[in-house]
Amino acid sequence: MEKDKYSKELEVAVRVVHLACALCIRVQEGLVSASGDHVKSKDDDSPVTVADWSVQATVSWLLSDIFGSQNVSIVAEEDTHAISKADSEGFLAAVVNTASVTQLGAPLEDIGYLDPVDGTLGFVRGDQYAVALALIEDGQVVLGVLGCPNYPMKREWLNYQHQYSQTMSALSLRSTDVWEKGCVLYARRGSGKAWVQPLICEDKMLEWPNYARLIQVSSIDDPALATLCEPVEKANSNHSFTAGLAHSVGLRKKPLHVYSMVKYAAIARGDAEIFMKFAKSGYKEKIWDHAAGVVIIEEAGGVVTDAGGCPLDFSRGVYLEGLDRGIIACSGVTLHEKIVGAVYASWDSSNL
Ligand SMILES: Nc1ncnc2c1ncn2[C@@H]1O[C@H](COP(=O)(O)OS(=O)(=O)O)[C@@H](OP(=O)(O)O)[C@H]1O
Ligand SMILES: [Mg+2]
Repeated sequence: MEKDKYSKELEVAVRVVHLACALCIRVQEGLVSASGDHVKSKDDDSPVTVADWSVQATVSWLLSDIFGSQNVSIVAEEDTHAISKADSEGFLAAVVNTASVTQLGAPLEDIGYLDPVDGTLGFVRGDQYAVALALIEDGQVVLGVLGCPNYPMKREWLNYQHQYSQTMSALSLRSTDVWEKGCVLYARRGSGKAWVQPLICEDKMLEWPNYARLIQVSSIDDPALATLCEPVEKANSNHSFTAGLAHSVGLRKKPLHVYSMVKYAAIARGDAEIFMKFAKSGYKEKIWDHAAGVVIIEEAGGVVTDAGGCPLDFSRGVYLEGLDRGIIACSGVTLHEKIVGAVYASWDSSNL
């Protein structure tokens, strides 16, 4: 890809994700301290909140405003029709009406894909979640931006599984260090570089590309030293199958259960070495749940494939069509080959 191609788009996307994160932080603080009907259920019974729709609307509106609505198409996760029916008045309706979201069925070239709040379960539980924005050109993810508002630069935070907000408030952290808050990761395909920035603080403007640091995957290739992260919910990924794989390749550490694409961020930042997801047979992975994370890991030096070792196919619509069994992301080829080999060795006896 030519050197500066998409540099303007990347800058805008990063700024927009910073804003979206600021919005999510406000909503999450409200959710954690209050009860009420802020959380609704989607058709598949997974939760959706005002943050999902507001981020979707804000991102779509900002991108159309900057690039012109003819030049930008956004396919976003949430079905705005659902909320129009459910909440025909007030703020939510206003949010929906301002969104210029192209829903499923849009043309597939040069499209921005948005997961406004990935890991909504983590979000409503006061834990990890991500805002994910990716640009796909001719079936290739060319830009990826991942906002991780609860993932500060210190790796230890990943370990406070399920208790992020409780731990934060118990410690009553009032640090002025920007790196103590969350982060935004981003990468452009072919640059060989991936970056992290601290989340902008309340009243500060983002001086592009202030504070950005290069990130790289971990150099650990000994399974005994490697850390695996996987989805929290057993319904989303088969924990006993991944435990068997982990055992057979010689992983020793307890796996980290982390909500959302923060798992991709952890691999790209070098805080963990392996991410695996084996959804139930019949579940079709959606591209916005992976696109941004894949390009960021790859540009940071890692490998992401399906369980057969093939690259994920972003060219066939909103689903990762043809995905072989599951997703495996690793910091390097040595670990990756071992895991893919272990899948081949154990699949037939796994009853999956
Ligand atoms: N049944 C099933 N199997 C596999 N995956 C599913 C399933 N249902 C939903 N999803 C998608 O998984 C996204 C959440 O993935 P996570 O890795 O965050 O899972 S977990 O909450 O940590 O268990 C989640 O993303 P969000 O809806 O953005 O939260 C879904 O797109
Ligand atoms: Mg998602």
